Amino acid sequence: MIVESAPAKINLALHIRHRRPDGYHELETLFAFAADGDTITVVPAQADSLRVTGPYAEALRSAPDRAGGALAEGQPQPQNLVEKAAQAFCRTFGIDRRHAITLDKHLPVASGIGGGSADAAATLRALARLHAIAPQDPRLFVIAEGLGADVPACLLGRTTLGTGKGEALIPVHGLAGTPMLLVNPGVAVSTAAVFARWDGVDRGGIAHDGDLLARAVAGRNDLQPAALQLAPVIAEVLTALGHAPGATLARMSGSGATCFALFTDIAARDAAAAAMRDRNWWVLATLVT
Ligand SMILES: C[C@](O)(CO)[C@H](O)COP(=O)(O)OP(=O)(O)OC[C@H]1O[C@@H](n2ccc(N)nc2=O)[C@H](O)[C@@H]1O
Ligand SMILES: Nc1ncnc2c1ncn2[C@@H]1O[C@H](COP(=O)(O)OP(=O)(O)OP(=O)(O)O)[C@@H](O)[C@H]1O
Repeated sequence: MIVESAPAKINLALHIRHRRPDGYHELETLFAFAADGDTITVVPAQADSLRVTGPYAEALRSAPDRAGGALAEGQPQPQNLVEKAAQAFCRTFGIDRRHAITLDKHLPVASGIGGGSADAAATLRALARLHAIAPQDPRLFVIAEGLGADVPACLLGRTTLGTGKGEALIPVHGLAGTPMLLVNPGVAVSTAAVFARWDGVDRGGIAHDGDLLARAVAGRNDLQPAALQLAPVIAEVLTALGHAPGATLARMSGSGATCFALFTDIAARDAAAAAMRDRNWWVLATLVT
């Protein structure tokens, strides 16, 4: 049995540069990862299967498809990214074996912290371990890129500067062990719908100089105004996190609606977490890895 963690992805900064002819957007982002998230378990089996457990299992079953389309009555359930990852892995490596996979779903669905991408990446890591494929095998990154823009970063699973559509990755140091709070107001936001509302203005790239915190603080999330149009409650989360004593940076992650704050110390983070839980928001008190 192989167990792999699928940690939440955070965009410390997310700068959108331009829309490409293929509909994707060129971006610059500082990816970081939390110490907590979903979990993938893989066991060799007679037949392929996927079991989803955990607090967000039901939300995942009724989620719209990844392109943002609503799930019509009677339409078959879109394939989970975990199954897509497993199929692509077996095809690429010529593996004619079956796997029973369990996804323990703790991250809210369509929330800007890359839950599906993290699950797909963890599936690839787990299958690579099971079938003795080196974790840095470039074919794993080719599969990851085909699954989604965030999947290569999640496969690497460490702090990076991402460019292109997010797949070109350069490791960055700093912020490991920093207390972090993730807060989601309970609204699912479609990534495609948020990108479609981006105003098209290139406000420049991410700062090259300074330590990681300074570079992140000097940055932005260019999708924040677009996400606020779809989910105005995000403004309340940002205000609450921004005013929390000890917060050094508060911002929305990815296409939202989850926002994060970094803290000077664990006590400050936990005090803020208690206040946010009182508002019935989803709250994860964690650390940057
Ligand atoms: C917003 C971020 O989470 C920031 O890390 C990512 O850019 C999104 O990554 P993701 O969810 O893995 O994205 P995908 O599943 O590949 O694409 C979902 C949709 O987001 C839009 N998309 C995504 C990435 C990108 N660089 N440009 C885009 O325009 C496209 O409309 C695409 O149809
Ligand atoms: N394992 C999975 N977990 C979550 N969503 C999945 C999964 N597999 C497929 N999906 C589909 O992907 C959509 C986006 O979900 P996800 O939670 O990855 O969004 P996100 O956190 O906004 O991602 P990102 O930050 O990469 O844009 C869901 O609506 C769902 O249809």
